[in-house]
Amino acid sequence: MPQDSSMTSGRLGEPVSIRDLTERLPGVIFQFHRGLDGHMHFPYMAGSGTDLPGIDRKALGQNARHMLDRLDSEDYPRLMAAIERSARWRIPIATKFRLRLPNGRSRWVALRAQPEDAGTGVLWHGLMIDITEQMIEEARLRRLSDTDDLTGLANRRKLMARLNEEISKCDRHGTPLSLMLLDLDHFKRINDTWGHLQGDQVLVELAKLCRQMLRTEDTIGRLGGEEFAVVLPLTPAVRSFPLAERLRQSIAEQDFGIAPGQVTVSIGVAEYRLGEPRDSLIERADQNLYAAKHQGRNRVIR
Ligand SMILES: Nc1nc2c(ncn2[C@@H]2O[C@H](COP(=O)(O)OP(=O)(O)OP(=O)(O)O)[C@@H](O)[C@H]2O)c(=O)[nH]1
Repeated sequence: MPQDSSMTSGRLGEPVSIRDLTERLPGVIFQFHRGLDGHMHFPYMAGSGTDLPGIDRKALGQNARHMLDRLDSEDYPRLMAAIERSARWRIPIATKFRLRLPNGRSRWVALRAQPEDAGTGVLWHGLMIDITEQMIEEARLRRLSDTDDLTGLANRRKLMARLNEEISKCDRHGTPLSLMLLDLDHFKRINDTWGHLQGDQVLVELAKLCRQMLRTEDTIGRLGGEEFAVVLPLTPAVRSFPLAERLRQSIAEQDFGIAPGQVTVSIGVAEYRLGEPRDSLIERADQNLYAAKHQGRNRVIR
C-alpha cells in the first residue's frame, strides 16, 4: 500500500502524517481495481471503518470477493450493475448496500467512487461510510408517514400507493384484484352515546379485527374518519365478496365494549377491470358502499 509521509497539523500542534489522519477517519477511503480479466481487489484502503467484523482488510488487498461475498443478496446485482455502468461509461458510482455480519445482522454502507483508466483495467478512488443509523431513522420516518396514528393501519397515502402498485401488477400479469370500502354505520350515534374516546376505541378494535381476518398480503388502510379500505391482491370478486360478508358478520357479533350488535359496517366491493383507471375502481366500490348504506346498512354489495 502506498505510504504518504506528508505532514499536517495534529492535536496540540504535533505533526500528523496523512496516513495517520486517514486511519482515524470515521469511514473508509479506498482504491478499487478491476482488471481486464475481471479480477477485483482493493490496492489501497484506509480509515477506521475498515474494521468491519469478519472482513480482513489484508485479504481485500488481494481479492475484493471477501467483501462482495458478504453483500446482501438483494444488493449484490445492483452493486455489480453500478460497477459495470461506471466502468463502461466512466461515470462515478453512487450507491448503497448492506453487508452481512457474522452475527447475522447487517450494516448499511454508502459508497461513492470515481473511475479512471488504469491501463491494467479500471481504477476507482472512493469512500465508504456506515449509514446504518440514518437508514434506521429513515425507515422509522417512512413508517410514520405511511401510518394512521390512531389505528396503526396504512393511511390514505400508503393505501393509494399500494393500490397503484397492485393495479400495475394486474395490468402486467392479468391477475385479479379486489377493493373493499368499509364504512361504520351510524358512527355519529356511537360517539354521541358513548363518547368520542369510546368511539376511538371502536376504530382501534375494528382495525385489529380486520387485521386478524385478512391475509398479510392484503393492505388495510384508514381513509379517514370511520372509513376504511382493503386492497386484496390475487382476489376476484367471487372470493372477496364472501370474505367481506364474513368480516361484516364478525364485526356485527363483536362486543367492542358497548354490547354486541351496536357496531355494524356497510361494505362495497369491486373487482378491478383490466386497464381501467384507479379512480374508476374506487368509484365503483364507493357506489356499492353507497348502495349498501341506502339498502339499510350492515350489508355487503358488489
Ligand atoms: N371517535 C371518533 N370519531 C370520529 C373520528 N373520525 C370521524 N369520526 C366521527 O364519525 C362520525 C361520522 O358521521 P357521519 O359521516 O354522519 O356518518 P355515520 O354517523 O357513521 O352514518 P352512516 O355512515 O350514514 O351510517 C362523525 O360523528 C365524526 O365525528 C375519529 O377519529 N374518532
